[in-house]
Amino acid sequence: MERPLDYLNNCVRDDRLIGCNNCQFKELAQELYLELTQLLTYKSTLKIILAEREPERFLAGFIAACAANCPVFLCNPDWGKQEWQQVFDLVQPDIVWGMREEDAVRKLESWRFPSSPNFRTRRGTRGNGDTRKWGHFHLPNPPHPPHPHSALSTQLSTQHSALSTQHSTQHSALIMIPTGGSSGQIKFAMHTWETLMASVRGFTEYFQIKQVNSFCVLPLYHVSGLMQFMRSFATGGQLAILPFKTVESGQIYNINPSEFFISLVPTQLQRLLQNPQLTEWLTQFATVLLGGAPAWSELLEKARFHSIRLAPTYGMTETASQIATLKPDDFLNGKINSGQILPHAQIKICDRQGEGLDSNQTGNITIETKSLALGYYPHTWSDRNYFQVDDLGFFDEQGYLNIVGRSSEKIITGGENIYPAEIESAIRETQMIADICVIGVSDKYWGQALTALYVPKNSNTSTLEIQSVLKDKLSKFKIPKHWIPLPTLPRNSQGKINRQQLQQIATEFLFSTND
Ligand SMILES: O=C(O)CCC(=O)c1ccccc1C(=O)O
Repeated sequence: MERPLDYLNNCVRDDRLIGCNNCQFKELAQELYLELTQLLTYKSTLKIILAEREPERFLAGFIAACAANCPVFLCNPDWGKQEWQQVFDLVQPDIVWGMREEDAVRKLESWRFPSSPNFRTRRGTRGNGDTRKWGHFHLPNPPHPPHPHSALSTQLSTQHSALSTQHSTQHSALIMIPTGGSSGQIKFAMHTWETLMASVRGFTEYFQIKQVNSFCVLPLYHVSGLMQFMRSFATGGQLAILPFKTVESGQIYNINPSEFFISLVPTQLQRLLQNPQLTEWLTQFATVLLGGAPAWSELLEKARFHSIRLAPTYGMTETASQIATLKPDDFLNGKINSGQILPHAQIKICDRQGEGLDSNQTGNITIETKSLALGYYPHTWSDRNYFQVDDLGFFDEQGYLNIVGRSSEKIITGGENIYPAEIESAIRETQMIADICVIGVSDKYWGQALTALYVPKNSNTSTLEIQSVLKDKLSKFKIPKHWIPLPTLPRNSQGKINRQQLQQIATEFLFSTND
């Protein structure tokens, strides 16, 4: 039983979504599904933008779209004007779920949606006509007028009884997951129900569990949040959903954390570890998955000190989340790396010529996985057997994956290769900064000059002090030449840093101070 609506119809337990109205979720999913099948009689495909804030509406829309085989684009309701414009231009949706009709119309008109200057919105086909409540609209009008109401309702009721027998064919609905927001350009990795399910199966086999209960504090439109839903939904487990801010304020559900997984990005873990009660709460979880951005050793050591059952992961939107994970027992026993490869994936480490490397030799990471996306919308990759990523890493003798850094972030200074992660980690360990990013700025003498952009912990911390602490830890050429204090560093909601923006800030700063 691997089809979206089957799961929904056959789910006997009504407490699967904690903090959500389960009945409303089911009803809404079926209602939206019927609405889609109805509209599909007028148009062969319907592209759906899903930007719902409420988890049950988001998930209902997601399931309905998958069940009706409609391409669905997961979107962040908080994107700014530039991002929305880019997304509307790329997608040219038929349906938008989650934006209030008036807002969407106002936004689109004011941005002069180029592909459809005269577009109009239309009320949905819900019987009560109350689309604002559901926040959805269709564009443009279907080519034929809708059936008279009586005919429509008979058709709906026949379809309703056939819900679980319909769509016995393989599900190929495209699920578009956004990625790459940190440098401005949004891309959608094209997944299918099958690629996401391959990731779920890899996960359950790796952790040797039948049911996955997840506590989700990450956005559902992001792969890290969506996959928590998929793992729970597909295995009949429970899913608790709460915004991270609510958890941080100490309002948490009364669940038994020892039966749950929770996924966090490093900045979230850092914040929870600043609060003794929440740290204690976190120690009770069966597994705390950590991913989304590189973690630093000080943070990992702090988590280990508090006996948090951490599982650092390696994966990306394109692979439908983690493909390598360090198990909590290994983590607590002192290992710091990305662990073993999940059974649905394989990783090869190659040199620049593409030759495979032995253990302990660092090279480029190539991924082969059943959970690989088909491409970036609207293009498919010609060869899905290999996915070359920007990361460099090696396997140790035990076959555990170690990520060294990003190939494109490599800095060459005075002929030496440096990866920012190592320097950033050493600077964090001084405990004199609140945040740090190291980049290379072009320099006549060094080729690239190592530059630290940092948020001071105290206003009286001097960079000389930091540098003198670093002298005992790093070789001279690894100590940044330039130090630029900033009030905050540009990070996205996943904690990923916008290096491009920092590059610009650094260039302007160094130029203006004539350093
Ligand atoms: O960086 C990405 O895009 C994927 C990150 C991700 O999925 C994730 C993020 C935090 C915790 C767990 C996971 C995971 O792989 O399940």
